[in-house]
Amino acid sequence: MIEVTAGIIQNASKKVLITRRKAGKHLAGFWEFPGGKIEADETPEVCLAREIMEELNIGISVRSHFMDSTYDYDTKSICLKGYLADYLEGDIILTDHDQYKWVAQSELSKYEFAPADIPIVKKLMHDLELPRDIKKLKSLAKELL
Ligand SMILES: Nc1nc2c([nH]c(=O)n2[C@H]2C[C@H](O)[C@@H](COP(=O)(O)OP(=O)(O)OP(=O)(O)O)O2)c(=O)[nH]1
Ligand SMILES: [Mg+2]
Repeated sequence: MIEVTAGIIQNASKKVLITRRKAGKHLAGFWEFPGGKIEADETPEVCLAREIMEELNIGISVRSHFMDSTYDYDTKSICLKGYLADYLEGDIILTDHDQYKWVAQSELSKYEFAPADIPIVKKLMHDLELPRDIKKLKSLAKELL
């Protein structure tokens, strides 16, 4: 099982950074949360900050673990470790990707993500709906009282 970190990186306006894997790479053309393989003796947090600087030239601050998603591809199994992070500094320079986008969390489902990312995208969209559900419950409770 290959352990891979993936950053759900948010900017000041709460948009999330997604990147498209370039031609020649495994899963070329699919969108992903940028990151990469964890090296020996490296924590996921250190790995993610290193990968994001190497691949995108930007500084981030890793906030917290979001969720893991395991997936068996034909040639390998990966454990994708999703972490929430904040964008800090730098202009994006692409090396492993041919496109990047800052998107609202509610728009994530419009993009074709790598299969291992789908559960993470689903959870992000679901979490977004929670506050609305709570509002609905509150107004229902008021009606009943
Ligand atoms: N970084 C990243 N990789 C993902 C995601 N979803 C997904 O299936 N993968 C797969 C693609 C690769 O087969 C595997 C490793 O990711 P990677 O290619 O970014 O690894 P890396 O940066 O260390 O790159 P390399 O040295 O292998 O070229 O994980 C994702 O959201 N982010
Ligand atoms: Mg990578």
